[in-house]
Formats: sequence, structure tokens, C-alpha cells
Amino acid sequence: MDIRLDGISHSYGETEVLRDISLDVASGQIVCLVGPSGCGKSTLLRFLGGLERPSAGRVLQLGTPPEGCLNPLTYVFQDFALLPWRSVRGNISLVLEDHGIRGAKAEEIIADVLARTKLTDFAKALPKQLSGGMKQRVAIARALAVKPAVMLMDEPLSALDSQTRELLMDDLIALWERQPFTAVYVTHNLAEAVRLGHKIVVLSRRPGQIREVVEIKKTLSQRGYADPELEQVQKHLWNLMRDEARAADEELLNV
Ligand SMILES: Nc1ncnc2c1ncn2[C@@H]1O[C@H](COP(=O)(O)OP(=O)(O)OP(=O)(O)O)[C@@H](O)[C@H]1O
Repeated sequence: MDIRLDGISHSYGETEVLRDISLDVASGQIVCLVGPSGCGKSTLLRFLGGLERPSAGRVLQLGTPPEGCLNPLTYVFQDFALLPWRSVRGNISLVLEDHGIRGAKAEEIIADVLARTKLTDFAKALPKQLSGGMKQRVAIARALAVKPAVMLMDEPLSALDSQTRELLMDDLIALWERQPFTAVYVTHNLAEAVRLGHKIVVLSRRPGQIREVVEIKKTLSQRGYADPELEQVQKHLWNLMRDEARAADEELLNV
């Protein structure tokens, strides 16, 4: 299933937040959204997930969700959102219980997503026993359990330290290589965007408009840490954003 944003504009009262955003998210691609603070990235993600409706424009689902899909548009949050009293396994089984899936079928799905996220040995652990990176892997496993058509990832690595971020980026790439998933991935971190994005959408300062869509052809597995080609793309992205990021920053300081 592909997703198409068709002419999305939005205002909160007097504040115009997004203007005329049109964008295709193709199945099997990771699309990163970057842009200055407050330009409407998270708002756009909420429209994609159907949590809110835009003032104008449409979010279209093209084609059918994958077989066995329980929730076509599934979020992965920055703060993991795990239930502390449930084990790793229990956090994953919860979303399946919500869809009436129990017993052998649930066990099969849980075993699969634990294996894909390399968490099999941690099934019985409680969230408090896990590092931040591991908690986010559980959140990703839980999202995968519902076989989403598109994962909506709102700064999923930003609560983590830089080494853990690097490790989790490697994990996400390995996960995608084993079985491609589709994601819209909001980040402030341009290094993350060039490592993970097939397409990087640069939004302007509020009202967010698309300034440029940068496509990276290099496969995810070929993209290494401190890759000079990716550093060039990162520089280009920063050149596009620098002045507006500064202006957005100063606007926040003046509030
Ligand atoms: N429910 C709301 N009501 C009113 N204004 C809102 C609401 N949600 C967001 N906004 C405003 O819309 C603008 C865009 O917010 P949003 O969180 O989407 O931006 P963002 O690009 O994700 O920001 P950041 O990069 O800082 O996370 C901001 O000015 C924000 O204050």
C-alpha cells in the first residue's frame, strides 16, 4: 500500500502550520521528514495516522494493506510508550489481544517479531531492566506485530545517546534489509536522515512547505558511518535549512 498526501494545508486558529504539501510514500521506502522546529512535521504525521484532519487536502491510501495487517498506520514514539508492568512479550501480546489474537497465532507473531528485532532472549524482561535502545527495539517489535502498511516514526531515536543511536540505526537497516518496511520518519538529525531515508523531504519554516525532496540511491546496507557521499548530502540539507533553523530557534527564544 502506498500513501499519497494531496495538497495538505492546515491552520490552528490564526497560525498557518502547513501549506500545500503533496507527497508520495511508496511501499517499501523510508521517507524522512526534516525541517526547522515548529514547521509542522509532527502535525503532518498525525494527519497521516488519521489522528487529526487537515484544514484542506487529503491523505490517500493507494492499494491494499499487506496480508494480515491489523493496523495499517502504526506509530513508533520517541518515549517508547511501553507498559512498565508488562514484560517485553506482554507489551507485544497486548496489541494482538486488542485485535482478538491469542494462543498459537499470537505466539507465532510474537516469536517472529522478537527474532526480527533480536529480542528473543529478552522476552521475559521488564522495561525497567532494559536500556533505552532495547526499549525502542521493543516498541519497534510491537509496531511490527500488527503488520503495518506504514510505520509512522516520530523522532524514534532522539531520546537516546549518540552511541545507542548509531547501534539502533544499524539495527533498523538490518531489519529493513531482511524484510523491507515502509516508514515516514520525522527527525531533527540530518545524519539519521541520510543513513535511513530513501527520500528526504525538507520542509520550510512554518508554514511548512516542501522545499526539496532529496532521493538517495545508495542502498541502506551500503551506507556506512561517516560515508563521504552521505556527508555531502547532509551538507546540502543543512545548507537548505540553516537560515530557517536559526530563525525558528530565535522565534522560540522570543516567545
Ligand atoms: N493542537 C495544536 N493546537 C495549536 N497549535 C498547535 C497544535 N499542535 C501543534 N501546534 C503548533 O503547530 C506548529 C507545528 O507544530 P509541530 O509539532 O507539528 O512542529 P514540528 O515541526 O514537529 O516541531 P518540532 O521540530 O519542534 O518537534 C507549532 O507552532 C505548534 O505550536
